[in-house]
Amino acid sequence: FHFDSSRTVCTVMADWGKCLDFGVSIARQVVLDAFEAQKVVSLKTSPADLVTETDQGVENLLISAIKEKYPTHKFIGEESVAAGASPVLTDSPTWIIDPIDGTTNFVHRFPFVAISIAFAVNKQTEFGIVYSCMEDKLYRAQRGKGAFCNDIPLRTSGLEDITKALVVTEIGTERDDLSLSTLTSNIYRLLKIPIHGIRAVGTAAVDMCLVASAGADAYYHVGMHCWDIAASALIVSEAGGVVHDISGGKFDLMSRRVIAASSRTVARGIAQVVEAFPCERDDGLPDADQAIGALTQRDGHWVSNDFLKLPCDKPCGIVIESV
Ligand SMILES: O=P([O-])([O-])O[C@@H]1[C@H](O)[C@H](O)[C@@H](O)[C@H](O)[C@H]1O
Ligand SMILES: [Mg+2]
Ligand SMILES: [Mg+2]
Repeated sequence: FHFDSSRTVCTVMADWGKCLDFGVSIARQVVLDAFEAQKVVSLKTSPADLVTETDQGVENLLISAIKEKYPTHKFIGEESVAAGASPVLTDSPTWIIDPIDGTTNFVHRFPFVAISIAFAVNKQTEFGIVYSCMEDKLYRAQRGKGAFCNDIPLRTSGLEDITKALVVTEIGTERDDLSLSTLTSNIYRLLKIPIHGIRAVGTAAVDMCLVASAGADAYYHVGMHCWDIAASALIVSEAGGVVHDISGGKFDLMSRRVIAASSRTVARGIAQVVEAFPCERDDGLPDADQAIGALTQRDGHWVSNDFLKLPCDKPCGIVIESV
């Protein structure tokens, strides 16, 4: 059974203007009101993976507003998943939500935070919005209908020559040796190409929108989640860019690996020098780079990737502290 995607999408699109006005404007106000305030911060999967009550509040607000209108639709929301919901993407109409992308920025009042909402049917993203709250920029795209920022059409830079590229990436939340050494050696190898520069804004969604709006020529990252980039991946491709797996292969929303670029040539240039560290997929399926029996070097020793997939022995629960 497949949903009649065009009918579902048409219905949702007809209401989308209202949803946007309602859900996003309230969510925006909640984020802006809380931005300057002192936050109660909890940790999730690592000491650098933060969450606040505002993340949870905005997600609840968006989900309950959408549920009222579409009670049968499914949700993959960052904070619902953190609370135990399953992040498996099915063919059902599904809203993929990151209530605050850039929570570390939000906690530190570094002024780049976004709300990211994508809508997928039959596992295909039909439309997406990224609202960059402090900049008051609303990026949006609908499949086959182009990408816009505050209603102005977007085009990537179209750059082909990687030596002239400004590349965006993220530091992410992993703090183990293998992830950190891969991250820093990737940056080293890119700078040695040489490229013009590397930036990290602190929100994957905005990073990708910068590629869509020609403020940057490429973005790559391993370790972000589907809710960070579902909307912005569509925004990049609708703005004329390309979106690939970190290896240069086909992009897979649930794989936690991405290159978004102004052109195929720039994407290929990045894929040739960057490496991925093992990263458990959002849907829990086996990672392409973690075939059974494969080995990875960690802390100077070769260990089985099966071992790497075991739950960590460090505390992964929620710890409350104030910032
Ligand atoms: O947690 P969050 O602030 O929604 O999302 C994070 C941001 O996108 C950050 O830029 C990226 O480096 C992390 O991997 C994401 O988890
Ligand atoms: Mg995020
Ligand atoms: Mg978030």
